[in-house]
Amino acid sequence: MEHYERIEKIGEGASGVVYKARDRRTGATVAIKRLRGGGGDDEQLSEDLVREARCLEACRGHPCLVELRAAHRDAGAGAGAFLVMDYVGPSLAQVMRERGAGRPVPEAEARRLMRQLLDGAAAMHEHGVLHRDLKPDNVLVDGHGNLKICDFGMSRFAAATASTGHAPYTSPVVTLWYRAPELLLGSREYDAGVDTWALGCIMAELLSGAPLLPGRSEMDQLNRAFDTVGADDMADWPRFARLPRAGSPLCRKSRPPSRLREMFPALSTAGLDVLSGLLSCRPDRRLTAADALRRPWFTDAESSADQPRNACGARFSERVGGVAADAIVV
Ligand SMILES: Nc1ncnc2c1ncn2[C@@H]1O[C@H](COP(=O)(O)OP(=O)(O)OP(=O)(O)O)[C@@H](O)[C@H]1O
Repeated sequence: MEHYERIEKIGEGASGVVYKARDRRTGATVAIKRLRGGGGDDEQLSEDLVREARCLEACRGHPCLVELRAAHRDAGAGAGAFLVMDYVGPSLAQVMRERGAGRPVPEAEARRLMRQLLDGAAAMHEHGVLHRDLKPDNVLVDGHGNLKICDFGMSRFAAATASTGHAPYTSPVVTLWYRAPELLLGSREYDAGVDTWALGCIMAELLSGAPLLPGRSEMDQLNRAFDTVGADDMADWPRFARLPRAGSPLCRKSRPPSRLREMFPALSTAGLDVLSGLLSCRPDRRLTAADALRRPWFTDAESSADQPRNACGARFSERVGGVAADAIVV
């Protein structure tokens, strides 16, 4: 890590501390994430590093996903595990906080941002990567106002088994407010739909300026989700009966149909079509990221307003140029 000069700490979360740094060899500004490792367990630390780095590596080169430059594992006492990434800018959560709580993003801007998030998600999913922690804190905003998905600390490659079509995955995953109904019901056989539900929550948050479903507990979260998007069809989902919490009284309570139209009265029909599609309770009816991008909201839009920005003068943050990436060393 001697190639990097630390500038300042820019973030800290469950999996590590993130620093802004300068690559002494190139002058480029980078973000270095030092992984914490589970309870000082060295093997776990290596596993965490390899998993996050492999998922990032599989997604390299996409403009809407944070770019990995290198991964380092130091040996010996006090050894650390580090991911070196392009420095992007503040998180979407930070930017929205600075705009002021409850201040909605205009629909055309929300569409531009959602196009980028869905494009990044579609690429991840095409590479077999499930992010499993999409939320505004894990989306970065560059100096042109373009978005990049970051923090692959919870991500993993989707694995299929011949018998079920799904491997049993870890649960719980995804931060509570962005967690899909099937996860709240205890599913361990989920798929990329957990990411697209989270993107639906982010879309709603952009359009209203506030989190859509700020639950206080798993059951409160599920209740809010059912009350907001309706739950009528969930029990008909073929996998429903196998869900560990299928017997919960919350699943038997009768619910009004989706309230999304009422909550977003100014949203165009095409916008509501995408929002409702991403927030379908039944995972098999939920839009995939790639399908969402084919809906009229995106295809009929005046595309000039939606193009990634590459000129200066955008509203968010500073911009740092990138240079060619290092080799990955894990
Ligand atoms: N490439 C980057 N460029 C700029 N800032 C970054 C970058 N990567 C991470 N950050 C900042 O550091 C914060 C924490 O990073 P990250 O989410 O990867 O860590 P974490 O420990 O997994 O966090 P959490 O537990 O909150 O999910 C981000 O929210 C962001 O503000």
